[in-house]
Order: sequence, then structure tokens, then C-alpha cells
Amino acid sequence: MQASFWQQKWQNSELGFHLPEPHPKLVRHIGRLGLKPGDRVFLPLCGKSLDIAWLLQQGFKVVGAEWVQQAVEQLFAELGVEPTITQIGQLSRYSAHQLDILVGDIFAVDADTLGLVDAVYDRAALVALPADKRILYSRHLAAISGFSPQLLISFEYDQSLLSGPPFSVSPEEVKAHYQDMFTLELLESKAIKGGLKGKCPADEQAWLLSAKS
Ligand SMILES: C[S@@+](CC[C@H](N)C(=O)[O-])C[C@H]1O[C@@H](n2cnc3c(N)ncnc32)[C@H](O)[C@@H]1O
Repeated sequence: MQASFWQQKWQNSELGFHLPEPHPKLVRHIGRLGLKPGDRVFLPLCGKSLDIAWLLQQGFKVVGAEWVQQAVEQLFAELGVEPTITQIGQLSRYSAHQLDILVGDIFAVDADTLGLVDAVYDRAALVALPADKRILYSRHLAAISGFSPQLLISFEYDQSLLSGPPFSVSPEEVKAHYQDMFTLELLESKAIKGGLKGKCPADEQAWLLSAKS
């Protein structure tokens, strides 16, 4: 997927992925990440997710990465805060209070620029990437986040019925990406009511990834 694909989605407000509430699986399973107040949570490919505001309200710091500047501008406008913007190489950093958003390609984010994180929350990030990029992404994400524990939400459906994104990522594929680095626990797997995009039956899965010691 090129940057232009996502820029067009944001320009045309084709934001079917954007939920009107914090993700119920985040709310249900956040406790499993073992976080303390003030800990910093990384949301790769964050869009303007309401999960960000919810995590801030719970007393966490948040850092996100998002390619599309328009998305990030909408995020700060909807939060009602004015960001301080700084340039770091190819990336811009939008910061306010307990929030940093790195604007640019996730693959341009390194561990120094990201800073220390205590957990990763991946919702609609792994599944937004095509298969060849998912292999690179899973290793890159683990490396830049210092193998922090991760709450991952993925979809599984018959890929022949619908072209992604979101792409179908089976439990076998999740394991192939992560099981050499993390211990994986499937927290829940539930059918999406009405199917994916109202078109095809799909399951949404929540995974807990804990670094192997
Ligand atoms: C499916 S949306 C999910 C957004 C958010 N996680 C949510 O739950 O609402 C994927 C987002 O990732 C962004 N994105 C796609 N590829 C990216 C990349 N390589 N680096 C950074 N952001 C990217 C898109 O612009 C889009 O906003």
C-alpha cells in the first residue's frame, strides 16, 4: 500500500476503520499488559483512534505513528489541543501534554526517535499492511519497542471474498510472525456482528504477546 492510498482515504473521509468509541477489546484486556499509571503505550498506524484519548484518560502516556498528516491534524483538533511540531529527519513529531505522534512511515521510525515504551497496542495496523510488509513490520515493531508486551487485534476471514485492507491474518500467521520473540496467548476470538464491512463473515481476535525471557 502506497502513502497515496491512505492519503486518498483520509482526503475522501473513507474511514470505515475509525470506531466511534474506544475499542471494547482494549478496554477489556488493557489490564493484561501490566501497566502502571504514567507508563507509555505505543500505537503504530494510529489514525485518529479514540483509543488514544481513552488511554490518556486512564493516566497513560501515548505515542503513535501515522503516515497521513491530515489524520494527525484531525486527531489533535478533536482532542482540542495545540501540538508543538518538530522535524526529526524524515518524520515530524506532534507533541502535547502526554502525547507524541510521529508523522511518517512506520519503517522510518527508529528506537531512539520512538523513545522508551512500556507496551504496544496494535489495532488495525498489522492487518492494514500487505503480506510482504507484515513480515518486515512485525520484526521492526518488536525491535523499536524493545520487545514490549503487545495487545494485538487481528481479523480472520476468507481473503477470496474481499480484498484488503484490512487483510485476513490467520492465527497461524500471527504465530509465524511473533512466536520466536514472544509467548502468545489468544485472549478472545469472536465473530464480527454483520461481518466485515457488512460483506463477509469474519472473526476478530485479541492476542497478548509477552516477550520470551
Ligand atoms: C486501518 S487504519 C487504522 C487506524 C487506527 N489504528 C484505528 O484503529 O482507527 C490504518 C492507518 O495506518 C496508516 N498507515 C498505513 N500505512 C502506514 C505506514 N507505513 N506508516 C504509518 N502509518 C501508516 C493509515 O494512514 C491509516 O490511518
